[in-house]
Amino acid sequence: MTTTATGLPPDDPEGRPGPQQQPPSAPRRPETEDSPAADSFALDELPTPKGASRTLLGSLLAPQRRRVRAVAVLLLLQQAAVQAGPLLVAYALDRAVPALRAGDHGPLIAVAVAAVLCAGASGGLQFGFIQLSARVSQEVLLDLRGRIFRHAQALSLDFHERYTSGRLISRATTDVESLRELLEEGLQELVTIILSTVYITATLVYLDWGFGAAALVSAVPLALLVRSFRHRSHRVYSAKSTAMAGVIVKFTETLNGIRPVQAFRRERPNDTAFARLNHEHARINGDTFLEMARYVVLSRLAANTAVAAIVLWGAYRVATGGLALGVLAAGVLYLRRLYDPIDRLGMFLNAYESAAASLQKIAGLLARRPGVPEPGAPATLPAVAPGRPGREAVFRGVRFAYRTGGEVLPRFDLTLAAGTTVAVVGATGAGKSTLAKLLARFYDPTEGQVLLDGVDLRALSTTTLRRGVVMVTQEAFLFSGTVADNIALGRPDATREEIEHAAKAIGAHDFIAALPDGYDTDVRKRGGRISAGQRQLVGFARALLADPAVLILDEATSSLDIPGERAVQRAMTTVLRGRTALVIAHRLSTVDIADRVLVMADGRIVEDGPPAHLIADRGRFAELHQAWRDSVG
Ligand SMILES: Nc1ncnc2c1ncn2[C@@H]1O[C@H](COP(=O)(O)OP(=O)(O)OP(=O)(O)O)[C@@H](O)[C@H]1O
Repeated sequence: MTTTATGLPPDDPEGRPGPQQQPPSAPRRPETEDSPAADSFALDELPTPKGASRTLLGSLLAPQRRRVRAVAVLLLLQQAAVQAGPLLVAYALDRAVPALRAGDHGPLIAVAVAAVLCAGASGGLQFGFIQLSARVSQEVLLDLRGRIFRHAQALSLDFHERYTSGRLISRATTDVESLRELLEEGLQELVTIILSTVYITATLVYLDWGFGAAALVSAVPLALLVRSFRHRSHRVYSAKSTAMAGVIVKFTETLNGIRPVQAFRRERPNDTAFARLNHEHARINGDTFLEMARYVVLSRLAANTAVAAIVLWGAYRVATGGLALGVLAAGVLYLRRLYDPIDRLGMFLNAYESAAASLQKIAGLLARRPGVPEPGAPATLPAVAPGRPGREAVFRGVRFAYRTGGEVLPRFDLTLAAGTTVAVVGATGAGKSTLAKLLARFYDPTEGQVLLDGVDLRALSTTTLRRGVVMVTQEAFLFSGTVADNIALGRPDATREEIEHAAKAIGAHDFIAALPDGYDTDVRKRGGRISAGQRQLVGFARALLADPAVLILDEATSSLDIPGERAVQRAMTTVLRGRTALVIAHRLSTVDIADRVLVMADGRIVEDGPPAHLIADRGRFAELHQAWRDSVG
């Protein structure tokens, strides 16, 4: 059983104006699954504000500014050392060799020493560069993953139900990974390519104006090729990121639901569906290679043609005495180096487009604003008078519609007096959980207010709200860790005595003490397995320890054996005592201990009163009560 402290700020996607800013006369148009925004979830293309990727990257790199500058300087120097090679060859051929012929060894020795120094410097600088750039990229990725995790926790249930955990995992893993590739390998490539191109072109111009100009002209077709490649690969990489997310979504969905999957023999259909997604991913991956191959072939063709033409022209000039042989040799070496990085440029562009597509998806996710935002200036709750149990909760003129459906709760008013236990009953889909979720502020009402002791829930800080209202939901979820950790979730600063005290009050102490390591038993390890009823008791102990003024309880529907049922019943009576409680009741015994019962049908409260009165009135509740009695025998 999960005790969920409320006040976690769920999101409101698409930057929709909050309900509080909407005029009451303009109810929000409910969004259907066919609407464009719903499609954006299905297509994994959340709307991303213009320039959001760049802003995100800027904000990630900003704290690393100094290191980024140092990385740039190291690269600059390293490139200078690398590119000095051909210049030394030209010097050796045109100066050192003639000097040697004349009996002067000096220039040749100088060339040899310079070559050794350049090689050493280049290696050392490369080492420093790799170390520093790896540190920058690790810091950036650490920050980004943390941001994704924190943001995902802050977004609403509504968002998570539509986006799914699979896509979030994909964002935090494969998409972050593609950014890592860009930062660690791609950027080094780019800077090296740019620097070497600048160095080489400048050296060519210095060696011979004609060579320089020819190299510049030959860059035009290459630039056009690069442009077209970028355009095409951007499309392919965006599709690849979506396809990868699709694979992960199917994977997590199946494994999260492994029990129904095996119970209903869904393995085969799942295999088929997974194979289709897997193939789709493989096909798109193939497209990325195809784009790369197309680029490499065309760019090499263009480069080789240019080199051949320039060499022919240079040879003619040497023959006619217009150019020194050493200059031609150095020129050809430089030209080869100029075109060499073209393949590497393709790889960089691949890494860049892959990272850009991923970054855009991450930026789209981070751009979602929490729909249940923290107030700018939080209000405080009035102090509880001594002896007064719980707080009063009021729904004032509340209406509610989920984003993906019609109106679920038509306008209503409801007051839950402090210290009373109110049971909510009704057919499935009547709106009981929705009512509870509004009180827990998982969602804000479309219209109207939910007040706690007269203060709008929207005005309360997360901490205050969490302390004030706690919801214990049906699903029996225990987090990894010990039993004690799981109970202390309701109040992390609780001492071991307080934890045990809560467990004893709930009647959970005996079974916990009987576990292999007692309160220190890891719930995920062998021997730590505990039954459904015991999980509920842990959930109650959690709530009791949190001691909220208002407790919302979604009673588990799963039936327990009679002793288990009694134990849960006793625990519930303990945890409800002395606070305001809203219980979604599925059991007769729960309704019997309630001070008041609300009967819901189609989102409306159709009967409201003490259970005895409702039975006497012979309405819906009386029928339901009779049916329960009959079933209990
Ligand atoms: N996240 C959601 N998005 C859209 N519609 C929803 C969502 N959750 C519930 N609904 C719809 O709201 C209506 C009320 O649902 P709710 O869960 O409040 O009913 P309930 O009375 O608690 O049912 P149950 O007893 O089966 O839990 C239903 O028609 C349901 O389809």
